[in-house]
Amino acid sequence: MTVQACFSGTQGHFVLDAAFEFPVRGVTALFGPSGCGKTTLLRCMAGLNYLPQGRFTIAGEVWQDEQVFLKPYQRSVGYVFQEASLFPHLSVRENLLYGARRCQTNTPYPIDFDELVSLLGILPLLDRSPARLSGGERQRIAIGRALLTQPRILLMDEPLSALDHQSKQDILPYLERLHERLSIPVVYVTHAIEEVARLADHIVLLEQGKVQAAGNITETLSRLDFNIRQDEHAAVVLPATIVEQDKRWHLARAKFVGGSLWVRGHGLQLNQSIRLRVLARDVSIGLHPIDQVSIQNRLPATITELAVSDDPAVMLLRLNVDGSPLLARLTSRSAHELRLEAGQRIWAQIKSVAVLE
Ligand SMILES: Nc1ncnc2c1ncn2[C@@H]1O[C@H](COP(=O)(O)OP(=O)(O)OP(=O)(O)O)[C@@H](O)[C@H]1O
Repeated sequence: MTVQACFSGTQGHFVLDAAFEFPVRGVTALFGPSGCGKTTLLRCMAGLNYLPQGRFTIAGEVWQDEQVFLKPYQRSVGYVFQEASLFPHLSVRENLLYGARRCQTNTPYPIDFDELVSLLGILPLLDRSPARLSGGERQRIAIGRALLTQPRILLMDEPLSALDHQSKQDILPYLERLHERLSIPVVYVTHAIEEVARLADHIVLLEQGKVQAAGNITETLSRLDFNIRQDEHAAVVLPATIVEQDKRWHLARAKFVGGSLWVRGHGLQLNQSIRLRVLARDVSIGLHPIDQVSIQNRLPATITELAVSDDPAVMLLRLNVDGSPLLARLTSRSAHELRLEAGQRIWAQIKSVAVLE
C-alpha cells in the first residue's frame, strides 16, 4: 500500500519533473534547498496547483490521473502551513472543533479529540484566544485542527520554520509522539536536516524540481553523494532500542540492526525506541581493534564505498556494520596511508553518538 506521486510540467520558468512513492504509514520528508519545488509538490498533492501531467493516488484511490482531477475541497487533506492561520475570534477549543466539523471521511482509525489534545499537550490552552499563544503553541493548535478533519493524508509545509530555535526544540517531542500514533501518511516539507533525522521514516531528496533519491531514511541519508555536500554535518540515522543499562556509569546500550552502541543513559528506559545520529566526523578507522584508547564504542565493519569531498584533503567512507550503514570522515592522507579500499574489513571507532528520542 503506497502513495504514488508523479507530477511534471512548468510553472513560469520552473520545471517540475518528479515521480516517487512512499508507504501509507509514517512520515515522508520532502527535503531540498530553497526553490527546489517542495511547496509546489505539496500544493499539487492538495489539488491547489494543477499540472496536467500528474498522477496522484493514495492506496489505490485516484485523486489525479489523465481522467480525474479532484478539486481541493474534494480531497481529504490536512494542510499545515509555515505560519498557523487560526481564527482570531474563536477560542482554541472552537478552532479545534472547527476542524472536527469539517470532518470529511469515515477513516478506519479516527483521531479522538481528547487523545489529540493530550498528545499535543494543549489541554491548558483550550479556553484561550489564539492572540494569547506563542508561535509554537499556535502551530500545535493548527496541527490539531488539521488532524481533527480526519484526513487521509497530512501535508505539512515547513511547520517549524517560523519558530525560533527554542520553540522548535519544544515542539519536536510533540511531533515525535504524534508520529507514533498516526496511521495516515504525513508529508513533511523541510530544509532542516535535524527535523528529517528526528521525524522522518522516508525521504525524498529534491533538487531543481527533480528527485535525486528517495527511500527509507537510514539507507537514503547514508548515501555518499548526498553526504559529500553535507560537509561537517554528514551523518547516519539508525533506529535503535535500549537493551541494557549501566546505572553506575550512567550509560545505556542501544541495539540497532547489526550492532550496539553505548550512549548516555540519562532519561532512557529499557526497551525504549530511539534514533541514533552518528556524525561522520566522530567515526575514525582502525585496521585492528585497539584496546587502550578512551573510545568505548568500536564496531567491526566493511568499507563499501569511498569518495573524495569537494575539499580534496577530506574523504568520506561508507561502512557496512552487519546490515547498517555508518559514515566515516577522514583525511585523504590517512586513507592513503592505511591503504583503505572498498571491501576491506576494518574497525570503526565511534567517539560520540547523539540520541534523538
Ligand atoms: N505559481 C508560480 N508561478 C511561477 N513560478 C512559480 C510559482 N510557484 C512557484 N514558482 C517557482 O517555482 C520554484 C519552486 O518553488 P517552491 O516554492 O515550490 O520551492 P521550495 O522548495 O518550496 O522553496 P522554499 O524552501 O524556499 O519554500 C521557484 O523557483 C518559484 O519561484
